[in-house]
Amino acid sequence: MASLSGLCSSSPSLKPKHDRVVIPLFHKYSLAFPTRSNSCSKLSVAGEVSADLSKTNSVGVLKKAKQGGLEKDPKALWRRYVDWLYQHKELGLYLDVSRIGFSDEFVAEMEPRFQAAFKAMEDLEKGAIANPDEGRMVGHYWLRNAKLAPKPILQVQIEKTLDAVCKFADDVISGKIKPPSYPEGRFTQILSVGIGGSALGPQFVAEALAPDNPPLKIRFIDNTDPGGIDHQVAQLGPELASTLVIVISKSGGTPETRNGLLEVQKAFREAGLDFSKQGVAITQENSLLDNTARIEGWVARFPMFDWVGGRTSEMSAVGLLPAALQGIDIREMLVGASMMDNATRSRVLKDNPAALLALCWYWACDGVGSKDMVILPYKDSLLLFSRYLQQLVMESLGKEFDLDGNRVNQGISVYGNKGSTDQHAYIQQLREGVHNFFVTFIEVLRDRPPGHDWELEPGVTCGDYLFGMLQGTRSALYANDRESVTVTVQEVTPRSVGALVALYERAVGLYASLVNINAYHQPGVEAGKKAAGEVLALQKRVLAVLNEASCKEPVEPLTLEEVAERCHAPEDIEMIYKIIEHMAANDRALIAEGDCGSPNSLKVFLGECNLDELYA
Ligand SMILES: O=P(O)(O)OC[C@H]1O[C@](O)(CO)[C@@H](O)[C@@H]1O
Repeated sequence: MASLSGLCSSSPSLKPKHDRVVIPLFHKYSLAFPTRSNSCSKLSVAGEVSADLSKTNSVGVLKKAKQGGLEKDPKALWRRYVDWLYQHKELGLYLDVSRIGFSDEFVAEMEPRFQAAFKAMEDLEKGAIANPDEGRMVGHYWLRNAKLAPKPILQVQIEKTLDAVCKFADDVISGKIKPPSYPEGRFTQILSVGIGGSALGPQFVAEALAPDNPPLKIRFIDNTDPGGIDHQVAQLGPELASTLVIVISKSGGTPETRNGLLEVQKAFREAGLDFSKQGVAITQENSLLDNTARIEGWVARFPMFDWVGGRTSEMSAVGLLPAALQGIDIREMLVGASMMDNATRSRVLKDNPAALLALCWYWACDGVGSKDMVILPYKDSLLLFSRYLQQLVMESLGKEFDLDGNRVNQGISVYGNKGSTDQHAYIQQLREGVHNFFVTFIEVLRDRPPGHDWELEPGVTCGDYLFGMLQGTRSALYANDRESVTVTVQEVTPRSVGALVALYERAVGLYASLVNINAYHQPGVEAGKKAAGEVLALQKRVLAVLNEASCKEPVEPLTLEEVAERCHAPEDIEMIYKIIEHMAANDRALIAEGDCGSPNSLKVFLGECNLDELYA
């Protein structure tokens, strides 16, 4: 028998009661990840879909025009730049689509589809059931202009919540609401517990807009990773006593968020603190989280509305409360979003920046997601914009079926960090390697607050370099037929950030109409959640089976096959192996003998038998 020891014998609680040689289960064991082969399947799916879509004129035009290549004549390109440049005067926002090669013919062909998309968007804003699967309205646009809400009660709810958020934030910042163990002090930290749409917006906005010395600093627990949670709690140290914990979950039942809450509550208990005096919930009324917070008497509860999806919730209490507590002007964020909403209601394609973006996406991705969207903000504070957009775009557009039930496997992949940092990482491939992307540059004109700039060499500032890097990369990519869009804002302010969020929310909604999918559900995510629940249920059965065998005298070590048989799950033997591997690596009183490279040679039992459990 090969010697395996280590993992299983390392913890005192794992001490085998039997005199055996225990060997490390996973010695020389390395996890092999499957190589990425989905590019092939994506190609075939794209092939199928474009074959299907090519029956319509727009895609035929798209294919024909693409064969002609991109405009390279500088004068013609300048004309194209000027002709297509979109400007929102009040917001100081520009959108340049000249480096996407769509033709006038293609635009004309797309026009009827855009008119249909504008109509669908109008219906949605008027309160149509825009998410048919879930029978819900989709009302994130009402959050920044409550008067648009289709029922007066909704308007009242929106305004009441906004006032409550502002008042609560003022009271916390001023010290009127204070942590119980610091009666003279005030809250200094926020610990935000939430995942997906209940984290990404607040994370993006904190990074983009929080002042250097915010009234409350923010940290996030956005996973069920014990190491990550421990790290956040450890970093808070004694300031846990002055930490406001905001638990955010629309459904109020997301396992990762629940686990984060339980872990934080344990840390509070261990520190002798009363969690309820420092906890705040943002969730739907009567959810599990809402009921827990009400029964335990948490400091405050704020509603999430049924008609706001997680990934479009930044302008609800989800995004606004953490932002306000950091001293960010949330009413300005709402103004920026509302101004952008007005602009993106235009039915004239050239005057509607969201429609222009959707047009570019359609062109660049052949209407089937054949290219990835690389988001490159040239501004450190916008680093998390790509991560935020990743959920907004991919959870909205990544769908198996269209609204007519045809299998389409739609979506656009999104990634990116920031320039010019990424220039020293993967831009090499973008310039010369596989041509499977288009870029969105986000340009911020103002480098520093007025009066702070200086020339680090004659006539040139640090910000000029950043500008030069952006322009240089854009030109170099274009010269090699790599298309790009550029969004320009004057500064990163609450107003411009609100506008960017609104711009992309609308672009995603319009694009979804163009490709005929429901942007407002996420059925694929449910499959993973269900499967995770099944794994944990199987783990409990494995433990029960091992416990029974380990309570025998003498103890009965079991092969993986025997464990699987006794769990009545022979088809799950690989998962049982993975469960045992994970438990063995985590001091779970599990003893294994055999050769880790030959799973069939393994024999497993528990180091301690639990009679109570056996007879329960
Ligand atoms: O806010 P909740 O209900 O905890 O959900 C978190 C996230 O989980 C998802 O439902 C996907 O799993 C997202 O759409 C959502 O933003």
